[in-house]
Amino acid sequence: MGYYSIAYSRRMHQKILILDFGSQVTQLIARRIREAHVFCEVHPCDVTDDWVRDYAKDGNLKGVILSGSHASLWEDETLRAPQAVFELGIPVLGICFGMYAIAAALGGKVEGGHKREFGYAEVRARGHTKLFEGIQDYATPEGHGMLHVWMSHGDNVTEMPPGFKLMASTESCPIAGMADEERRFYAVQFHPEVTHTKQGNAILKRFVLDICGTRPDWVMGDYISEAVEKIRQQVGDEEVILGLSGGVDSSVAAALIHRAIGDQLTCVFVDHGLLRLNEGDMVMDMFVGKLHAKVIRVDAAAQFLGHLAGVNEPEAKRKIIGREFVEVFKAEAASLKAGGADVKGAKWLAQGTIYPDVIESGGAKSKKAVLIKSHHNVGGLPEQLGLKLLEPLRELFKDEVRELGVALGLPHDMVYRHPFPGPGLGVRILGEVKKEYADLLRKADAIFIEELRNFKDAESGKSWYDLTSQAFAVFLPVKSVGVMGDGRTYDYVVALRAVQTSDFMTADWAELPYALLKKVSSRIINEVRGINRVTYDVSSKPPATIEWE
Ligand SMILES: Nc1ncnc2c1ncn2[C@@H]1O[C@H](COP(=O)(O)OP(=O)(O)OP(=O)(O)O)[C@@H](O)[C@H]1O
Ligand SMILES: O=c1[nH]c(=O)c2[nH+]cn([C@@H]3O[C@H](COP(=O)(O)O)[C@@H](O)[C@H]3O)c2[nH]1
Ligand SMILES: NC(=O)CC[C@H](N)C(=O)O
Ligand SMILES: [Mg+2]
Repeated sequence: MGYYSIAYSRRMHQKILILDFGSQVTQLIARRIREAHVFCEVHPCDVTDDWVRDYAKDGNLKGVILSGSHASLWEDETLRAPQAVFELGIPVLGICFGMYAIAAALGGKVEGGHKREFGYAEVRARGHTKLFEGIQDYATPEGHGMLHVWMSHGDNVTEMPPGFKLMASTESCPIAGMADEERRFYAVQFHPEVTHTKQGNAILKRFVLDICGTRPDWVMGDYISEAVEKIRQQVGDEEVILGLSGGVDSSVAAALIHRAIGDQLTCVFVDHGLLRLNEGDMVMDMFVGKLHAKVIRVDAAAQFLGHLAGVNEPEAKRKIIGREFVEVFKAEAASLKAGGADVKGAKWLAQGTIYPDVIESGGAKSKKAVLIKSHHNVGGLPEQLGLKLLEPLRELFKDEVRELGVALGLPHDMVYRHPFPGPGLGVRILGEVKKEYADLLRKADAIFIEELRNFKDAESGKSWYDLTSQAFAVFLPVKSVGVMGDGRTYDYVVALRAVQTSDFMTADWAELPYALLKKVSSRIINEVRGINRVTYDVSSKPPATIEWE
C-alpha cells in the first residue's frame, strides 16, 4: 500500500508536508492541520532529495514539519531529513526528534543521557520569536511567558546549529526550542500536536497560517469529492469487494466507495462465529435496506473456530483471524461474477481501516513505529494478499470518520455505534477460544449493553451507552467458587469494560453508576448459567489497552 495522496488536492490546494520519523503521534500533527483547514500529507522521512524537489515544484508546498520518533539519532542512520527540505526557501518546523534532525542536518549537536522528561512540563517561551509571539499560558512575575506542554524525550540538543537562537527552555532541558528566523526554521522539544499542550493548536496554526502563509481552504466536503475522484482513478472499471462488519468504519468506507463506483462494489460480511448476540441478522437488516449496496453474507464459523482451536497466544490468534478473513475475501473475490461475461472476479479488497489500526500495528508510513498489537486488518494481513488494497479512511481518526459518515448521509445510529473489533470475541476470550466460552460471553455482553442503553444519566438525559465510547464484557477462563440457592458453584468469571475516549489512542475507564453495575452483575450471574462472578475493569489506556488482547 503506497502513501496516501490525492492528485487533485495537490493541484488545487496549497499544502504542508509532514515527514514521519515514526512517532506514535505523527498523525495528530496532520489532524491538527486539517482542523485548521489546511491540506497536508504525511510521507516517510526517507524520501529522496529529488522526490522533495519534485513534490515542491508546482509552488504549492508552503512548509515542512519533521515529526518525533521513538528512536535516537545514533540508533538509526536512516532517520535523517532529506537535505533538500532546507534548500527550498520555505519554513521548516521540527518537533522533538524533528528538532534533532534539524540540528543534525545544519551543524548542531544532539546528545543522550541527560535528564529524561515524560509527560507534563512547563516551558519558558521566548515571545520575541514569531512562533510564540502573544502565545502563553501565563506570565511569571518577571514577565516571562510560560507554556504548559507535553514532553516525551530522553535526548537533547546540546549545541544549536549556526544561525539559531534559543526560543524555549525548561529547568532540565536548556534548549527546548530554537529558531533561525531569517531562514524560517523552527524547532521545539515538546509536542504541540497533543491536546495536553494547551497552546499546541495555537502554535501549529501560527506556523502553518502565519509563518508558512497557507490559505485555510480545505474542508470535509472536499475530502469526499477528492476521495471519490481518487477512488475512481485508482479502480477504473475493475470490481471491488469490501469487508463489511456493520461497524462505523466499514459502513462509512462502503458509502464512500459506493458513491464513487456504484455497482462495481460488492460488500462481504463475514460471520466468523465470534460476533455478538444476533449481530449477523442485525447487520444484514441494516444494510440490505439502507445502504443500497450489494451485500453477501458468508458463514465461516466452523473455519475460524477450527483454526483457532488450541491457540492461546494473542498475537498468534490475531494472525490466524487476519489470515482467515483474507481466505474468505479471496474466495469471494474469485467467485464474483458481476458485470459482463469478461469480468474475472474482483481485483480490489476494500477495508474500513483507520489510522489508529495502522499506527498500533507498527505500520505507519516510515514503518518505524513499534508494534502494540496486530489489528487483524493491518498487521494481520499476509504478505501475499493477491488483491490490491483500497483503504480510503486510512489516514483518519474515528471522530473524523464519524464526521465523514454524517456528511455522507448515513443514519445517526450507525455512525455513533460503539466500535467492535474485527477479531470480535476472539480477543475478548482470553487464551484459547472455544464455542462454549463464546456462547457464555455473548449472553453476558448482551445484558451489559442492554442495561447501558436503559440507564439514563439524570443530568444530561443521555443513556450510558451514549456516554461511553466503547463497552463490552471479557471472558476470563478461570473458575471461582460461589454459592447459589444454597448450593456450591464453581464457574467462570467475566470482566466488564467501559471506556471514554475521542480517538481511541488514549482512553479513561468510565465511572459507571454503582446502580448500573449492580444491575448488570446481578442479571449476568442470575441469567447466564456458567458465570458466577463479575468484575469491573478500572484500567486506563495507556498503560492498559482497550481490548484485553
Ligand atoms: N465480520 C467482518 N466481515 C467483513 N469484514 C470485516 C468484519 N470485521 C471487520 N472487517 C473489516 O475489517 C475492518 C476493520 O475492522 P474495525 O472493527 O476496525 O472497523 P469497523 O468494524 O468497520 O468499524 P468499528 O471500528 O466501528 O467496529 C473493517 O472496516 C472491515 O473492512
Ligand atoms: O478491527 C479491529 N481489529 C483489531 O484487530 C482490533 N484490535 C483492537 N481494536 C479496536 O481498536 C481500538 C483500540 O483498541 P486497543 O486499545 O485494544 O488497541 C478499540 O476500539 C478496539 O476495539 C481492533 N479493531
Ligand atoms: N518523542 C521523540 O521524538 C523522542 C525522540 C528520542 N527518542 C528521545 O528520546 O529524545
Ligand atoms: Mg468493527
